Amino acid sequence: MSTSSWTPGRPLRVALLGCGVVGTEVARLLTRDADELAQRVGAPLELVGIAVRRLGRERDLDLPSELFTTDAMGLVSRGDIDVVIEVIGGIDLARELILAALDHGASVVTANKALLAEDGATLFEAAHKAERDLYFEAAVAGAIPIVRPLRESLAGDRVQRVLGIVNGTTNFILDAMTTTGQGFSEALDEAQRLGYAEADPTADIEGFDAASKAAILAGLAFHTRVTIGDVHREGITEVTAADVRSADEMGCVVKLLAICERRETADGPAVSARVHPAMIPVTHPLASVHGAYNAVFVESESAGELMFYGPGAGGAPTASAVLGDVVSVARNRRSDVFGPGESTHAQLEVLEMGRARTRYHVSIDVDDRAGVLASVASAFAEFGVSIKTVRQEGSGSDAQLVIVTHEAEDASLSATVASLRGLDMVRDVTSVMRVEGGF
Ligand SMILES: NC(=O)C1=CN([C@@H]2O[C@H](COP(=O)(O)OP(=O)(O)OC[C@H]3O[C@@H](n4cnc5c(N)ncnc54)[C@H](OP(=O)(O)O)[C@@H]3O)[C@@H](O)[C@H]2O)C=CC1
Ligand SMILES: N[C@@H](CC=O)C(=O)O
Repeated sequence: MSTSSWTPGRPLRVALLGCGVVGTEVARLLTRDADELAQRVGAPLELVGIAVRRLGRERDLDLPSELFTTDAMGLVSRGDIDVVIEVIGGIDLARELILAALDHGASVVTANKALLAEDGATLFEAAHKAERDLYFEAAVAGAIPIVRPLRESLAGDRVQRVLGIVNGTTNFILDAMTTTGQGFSEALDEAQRLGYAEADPTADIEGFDAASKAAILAGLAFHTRVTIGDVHREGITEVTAADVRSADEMGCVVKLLAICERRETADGPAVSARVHPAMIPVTHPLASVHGAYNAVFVESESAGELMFYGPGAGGAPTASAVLGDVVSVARNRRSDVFGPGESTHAQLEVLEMGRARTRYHVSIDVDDRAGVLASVASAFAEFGVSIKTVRQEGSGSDAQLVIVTHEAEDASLSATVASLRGLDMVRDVTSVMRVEGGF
C-alpha cells in the first residue's frame, strides 16, 4: 500500500465522494474559489476525482467528465490523495471508504452524522492510528460552527447542557404548522424540494437524523462516547394541530429538540441524550428559530449560556462547513501535523430516558363528574409528580383537563399516564408533551 505524503511545491490532491445536494456545492466552491483557497491553505487544492453512483446523471457543474468515476474505492486507494471528502452518506460503504482513505494516508472530511453516531469510535481510532485528521463540522447543524467550538473552544470548560434544534426539515415543518397552519405533508414536500430532507425523509421526521446529531454533540460536549443507540428518540409524526394550539395557548411553540445533559448522580457524573418534540416558551431564544434554520444553545460552567444559530441544511450552507474543514485539514497536511482527535478521557454512564427530568403538558379527556379532579390529582401524587397548573376546558362529554407539572422523572410521568388510563373517569390521555427551556 502506498500512502500519500505531501511535499512542498505540489498541490494538495482532493477526492470528492458523492456529488449530490452537498457534493455539488462542494465541487462548485472548490473550483470557483480555487485561488482564494490556495492562498488560505498555502498550497493549491486540486480536485482529482469525484465518485458518484450514476455517470450519466445530469449535473449542474461545469467540470470535465474525466473527473467522474463510479469506482469510489479505487479513487481513495490511489495512494496519492491528501484529502478525501465523504458526502455519499449511508453507513457501510461510507465506513469502508473512510477507513481505506485513512489507511492510504489521506485526511478525511465528512458530513456523515449517521455513520459518526453509529460507529464514530472505529473511525477515530483509524484516524489516530494513521496520524491523519477526521473532521466533521458539517455533520451537525449544517453551516453552524458547533463541532469546532465544542471540540476546541470549550474544551477547557465544563459543558452542562446542550439544547438544540438540529434538524432543518422538522423545524421547517413545525414552523409551517405553527405560523401558516400548513399541513404536514405539504411542508415536507417543500423541505424535500429545497434539499433539506435526507434521501429517505423518515430519518428526519422520525428523529433519527436529530438523534445522530445528539449523539455527536453529547460525545463532544461531555468527552465521552455516546452512540445513537444511547439516544432516546421520538419524531414529529405524532404532533397534531391541537398540540400546536395548546402550546400557543400556553405562550409556547413546539420544536423538535435534541437535549444532551450532564448530571451528578449518586454514582458520579453521568450523561443523557434525547430527541423529542417539546413545548418551549416563546421567550426562549430557540423559539424564534424559523424555517430550516438550526440553533444550538450551550450551557457551560464558566462561559455561561452560548447560542449558535444559522442555516442547518441545504447544499451551499453544508458545503461551507465542509470547505472550512477542508482548509483546516489541508493546512495540517502542509505542516505535517494533525488536529484534535477524539476527546474521551472517561466513559461516563449514559442514563436511560426514564431518569431524564423535565416538565410535562398533559391533556386528559375526562367525564365531567364530581371527584374527577381529585382522582386525577391523586394519580399524579401517587408517582410523586407535582402539578403546577390545571385547567378545565369544555364540559360534559367534551370535558378536558390540561395539566402542567413541575419537573419530574420521565419514568414517574409514564407510570402516572398508565395509571390515569386505568381510571374510569378518564376517557383518554390525548397528549403528553414535554416542556423545556424554563416556563
Ligand atoms: N443535504 C443536507 O442538507 C445535508 C446533508 N448532510 C449529509 O451529507 C451527506 C450527503 O448528503 P446529500 O448530498 O444530501 O445526499 P445526496 O443523496 O444528494 O447525494 C449522495 C451522492 O452520493 C453518490 N453516491 C451514492 N451511492 C454511491 C456509491 N455507491 N458510489 C459512489 N457514489 C455514490 C450519489 O451519486 P449520484 O449523484 O450518481 O446519485 C450522490 O452524488 C449525507 O451523509 C448527509 O447526511 C449533512 C448536512 C446537511
Ligand atoms: N436532513 C437534514 C440535513 C442536515 O443535516 C436536516 O433536515 O437538517
